[in-house]
Amino acid sequence: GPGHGHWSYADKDEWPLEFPDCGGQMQSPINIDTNSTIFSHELQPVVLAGYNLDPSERLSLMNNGHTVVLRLPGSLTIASGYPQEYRAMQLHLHWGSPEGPGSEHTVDGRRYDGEIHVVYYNPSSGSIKEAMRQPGGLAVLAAFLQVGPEDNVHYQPLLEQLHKVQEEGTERTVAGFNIEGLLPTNLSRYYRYSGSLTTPPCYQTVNWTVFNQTVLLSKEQISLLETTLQGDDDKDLQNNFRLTQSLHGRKVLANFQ
Ligand SMILES: NS(=O)(=O)c1c(F)c(F)c(SCCc2ccc(C(=O)O)cc2)c(F)c1NC1CCCCCCC1
Ligand SMILES: [Zn+2]
Repeated sequence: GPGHGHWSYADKDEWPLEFPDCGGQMQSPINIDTNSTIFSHELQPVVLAGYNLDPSERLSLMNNGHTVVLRLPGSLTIASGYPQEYRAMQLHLHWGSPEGPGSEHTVDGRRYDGEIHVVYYNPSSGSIKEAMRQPGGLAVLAAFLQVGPEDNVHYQPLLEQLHKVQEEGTERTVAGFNIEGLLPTNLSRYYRYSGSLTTPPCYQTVNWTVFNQTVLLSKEQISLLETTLQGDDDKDLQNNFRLTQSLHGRKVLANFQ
C-alpha cells in the first residue's frame, strides 16, 4: 500500500497517490487501435548492434518481485530507427497466468500471451537517473509473445534459469547469449508513440516502439513463465501487466499500412 514506496499490481489504482506521474496524461500501456494509427514513412527499420553476446559475458538475472530482469551491457545499442542514440539497460517480461494472457499493450482490444520489453536510455541525457526524467530519455522496444507450434530456442537460455530465481529478490548470473533472438526477426514494421514506464514511478519519458511481428514460444515455455516465479509473500508472480491507459489525444504512428 501507499506510504513506503512499495507497490503491487493489486493496488494499481492507488499508484498516483504515491507516484503522481502515474496519474498523468501520457501513460502506458495503451490499446493500439489500428484504424486510428497515422502512417509515417520517416520511421526507419530498427537496426540493433552488438546483441550476440559471447558466453564468457556474465549477465545478472533478477526476480525483483514484479518481473524477471536481465541486465544488459550498454554496448547494446539501437543503430537505426530512432533519431537519438540509445544504450541498453535491461530487458524484462510481462505475462499472464494459466487462466489468461498477460501482454501490457493490446491491439484492437486483443491481449497477447506476453510481452518483452528491452529498455534503453539516452546517454546524452547524462546518467540513467537523469535520462529517466527527460522526455525521450528512455526508449523501450516491445514485442508480443504468442503461443506457437514449437519451442523458441532463443528463449531457452533465459527460461531454463527461471527456477533459480524463483524467490523474490533472488539474483543469478547467466552466460551471454544472442539477445537479438528474443525479438521478432522482422524489426521493420512497428508502432511508435510517446508514453511512460508502465510501473511506478510511471515517468512520462518513454519513446515506445511496439513491433508488428510477434515472437512465438511453445505452450510449455509460456506456461513455465506463468508458473515458476514468486512475487510478494510467496504468491505466484502472475498477471504482471498494467491495464491500458487513455491516449488523451496522443497519436500512434505506424510505419506500415
Ligand atoms: N514496463 S517498464 O519498463 O516500465 C518496467 C516494469 F513494468 C516493471 F515492472 C519493472 S520492475 C518494477 C520496478 C523495479 C523494481 C525494483 C528494481 C530493482 O530492485 O532494481 C528495479 C525496477 C521494470 F523494471 C520496468 N522497467 C524499468 C522501470 C523502473 C526504473 C527505470 C529504469 C528501468 C526500466
Ligand atoms: Zn515492461
